[in-house]
Amino acid sequence: MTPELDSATGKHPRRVVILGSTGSIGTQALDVVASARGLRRPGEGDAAAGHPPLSVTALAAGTSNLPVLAEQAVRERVAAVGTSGTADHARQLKELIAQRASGEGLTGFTPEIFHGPEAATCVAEHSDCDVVLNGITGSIGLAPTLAALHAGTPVALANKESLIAGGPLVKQAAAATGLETPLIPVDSEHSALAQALRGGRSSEVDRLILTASGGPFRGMSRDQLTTVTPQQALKHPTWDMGVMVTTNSATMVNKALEVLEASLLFDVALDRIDVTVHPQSVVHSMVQFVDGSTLAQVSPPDMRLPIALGMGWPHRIPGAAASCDWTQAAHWTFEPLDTEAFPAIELMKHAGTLGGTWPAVFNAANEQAVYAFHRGEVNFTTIVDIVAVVVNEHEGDTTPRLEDVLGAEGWARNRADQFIAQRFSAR
Ligand SMILES: NC(=O)C1=CN([C@@H]2O[C@H](COP(=O)(O)OP(=O)(O)OC[C@H]3O[C@@H](n4cnc5c(N)ncnc54)[C@H](OP(=O)(O)O)[C@@H]3O)[C@@H](O)[C@H]2O)C=CC1
Ligand SMILES: CC(=O)[C@@H](O)[C@H](O)COP(=O)(O)O
Ligand SMILES: [Mn+2]
Repeated sequence: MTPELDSATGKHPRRVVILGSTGSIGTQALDVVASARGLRRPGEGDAAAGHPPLSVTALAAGTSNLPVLAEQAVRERVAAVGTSGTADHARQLKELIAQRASGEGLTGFTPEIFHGPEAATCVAEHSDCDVVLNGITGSIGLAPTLAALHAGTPVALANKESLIAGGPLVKQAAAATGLETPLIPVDSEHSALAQALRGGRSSEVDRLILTASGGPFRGMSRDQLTTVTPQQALKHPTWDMGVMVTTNSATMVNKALEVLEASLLFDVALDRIDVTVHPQSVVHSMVQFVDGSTLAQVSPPDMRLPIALGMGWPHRIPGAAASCDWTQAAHWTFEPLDTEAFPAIELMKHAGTLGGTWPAVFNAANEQAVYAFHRGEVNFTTIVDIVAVVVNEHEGDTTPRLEDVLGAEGWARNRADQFIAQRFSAR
């Protein structure tokens, strides 16, 4: 179906599908869409700025926030909505949408509703859209990423786990689209790198430098880390994000995933990617070039900027986020990472060098360990210990098909769960 021309700009709106719409990335994406709408004045605004307006055609989420999902669906008048839940969840969602629509005096609004574990994949595959924003947490996001790419749709990728679990498969599917930019990074560091690399600078790259905030436990020794609590782990110093990515920031697993994500997205070998700790989270990452020059992307920590660029790529959306205030004094610091207290990045470089199913196993073991930490079953440092055991025991496959990746993940989750159960019963 061809989208209607936007009355303000005379252009076709960029049709966006948002997966994980009720989460931190998803709700901020919807904020960006709403404020881009508010920015436009008839006959100017978006058109004058040279970017198309955004419209949301479909949404998908889990089951934890069905009233929010229903409210989003009605507000955006989407054609389809997915929930990963049961037929019962789908009935609840339908009812909530009907109530909301009738409250707004909207008649005959009945978006298609998908449900079940494949719902987000169906939404990604079947929606008429120009870009799929994947803001699902965890490697469960892999299938929807592949589905969008197989349908020839570019993916604005926040779900870094898609690339970690299915690296070569995602890259193959991306290449097969024939699109110039089939994968648009939304992760702040990778968006920064993509911005610094715009204009065909790839051949001049010497190293990529990812910044890490250091998380809430920056400066602590491994000994001190053994007693930190889940509540402390969720107090990120600079970003307000979902539970998994916030915990991963605290262990540095987030940065470990991001190092491999950068290697895959930009075709730079793992040994040419460095991490520097930058507690202010204003410099989002840097590219060092062969002549000694370094380009950084700098902005206050606000995910709406990379989300907006992801949805609008290659166009910037005016007013997506605030810029730095250069009239105020500021200082930015950089310090080396304490690899003894935070061994996750070295471990990922090992798993990433092995390639194949090893990174998927790393991520799956980590997901199980993070859930166990939040249930109070293992302590903080055990999270990365579990990942190390599982990665080291893995007898992997270097050229996996999707079913091999899923099989390896299943094995890793079971092995991590066994380890967790042993640790828990030994206490
Ligand atoms: N938050 C951030 O600032 C950043 C996040 N990222 C990455 O973005 C991704 C999302 O993170 P974040 O937004 O923080 O996570 P949240 O936990 O806040 O949100 C996760 C979203 O995924 C939905 N979801 C869960 N399971 C399914 C499923 N099976 N099918 C469809 N949707 C599902 C949730 O729905 P429900 O509400 O129903 O549970 C929710 O909408 C992660 O990969 C993260 O690493 C990267 C950089 C920054
Ligand atoms: C905002 C974002 O991109 C997160 O992935 C962020 O990087 C987390 O901060 P850390 O640098 O603490 O991991
Ligand atoms: Mn990041």
